[in-house]
Amino acid sequence: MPDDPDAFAIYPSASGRLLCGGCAAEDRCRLGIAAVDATRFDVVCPAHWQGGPGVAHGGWTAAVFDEVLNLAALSTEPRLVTKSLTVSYLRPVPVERPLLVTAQIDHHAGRDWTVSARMSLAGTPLATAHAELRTRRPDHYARHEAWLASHN
Ligand SMILES: CCCCC/C=C\C/C=C\C/C=C\C/C=C\CCCC(=O)SCCNC(=O)CCNC(=O)[C@H](O)C(C)(C)COP(=O)(O)OP(=O)(O)OC[C@H]1O[C@@H](n2cnc3c(N)ncnc32)[C@H](O)[C@@H]1OP(=O)(O)O
Repeated sequence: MPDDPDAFAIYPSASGRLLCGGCAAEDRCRLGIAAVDATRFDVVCPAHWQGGPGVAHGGWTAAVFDEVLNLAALSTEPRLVTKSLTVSYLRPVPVERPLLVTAQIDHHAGRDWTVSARMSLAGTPLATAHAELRTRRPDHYARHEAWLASHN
């Protein structure tokens, strides 16, 4: 554990990707997300995320939305957490098929952000999402660790 957990920052990986802690060592997004730009993402659901026959687990879809909704705001604000995430599952999402996810910032004031996204296959929407993001306080992770220590 670093001395100051809030010194945590994301740097591009060896191949220039912005990856979360769980994927940085492998230099690939294990959810199957490839950024086209800040608001467009080429996504393929890996077969091991299958929930039903040939279709994605809904948790995979929610995780993809969490990721892209944060990435959409990341170039403006690198210190975000997700406060709420709402997903509408419109149609089953097939695994191993090329999907397009688009994301946008709908509103930003102070520490509060609202963002939305859409996942589609060949132009047909499969799922949509809305999220509230919040800019972390400077001591967010230190505060968390102090709270956790008080519950040992
Ligand atoms: C798991 C973290 C992952 C982070 C990944 C980061 C980078 C990834 C890197 C690169 C990849 C590229 C793009 C990014 C892609 C994905 C990012 C994923 C984003 C996430 O998926 S991020 C994880 C899920 N999302 C959370 O994990 C938030 C948990 N939610 C809170 O953190 C607070 O809720 C908050 C900040 C929303 C509002 O908090 P606030 O302070 O603004 O508002 P308020 O004062 O009303 O607090 C309300 C009550 O929460 C207590 N509280 C607040 N902060 C605390 C803290 N730090 N420690 C202990 N308690 C805390 C207060 O004490 C009070 O409690 P009480 O009511 O009992 O007094």
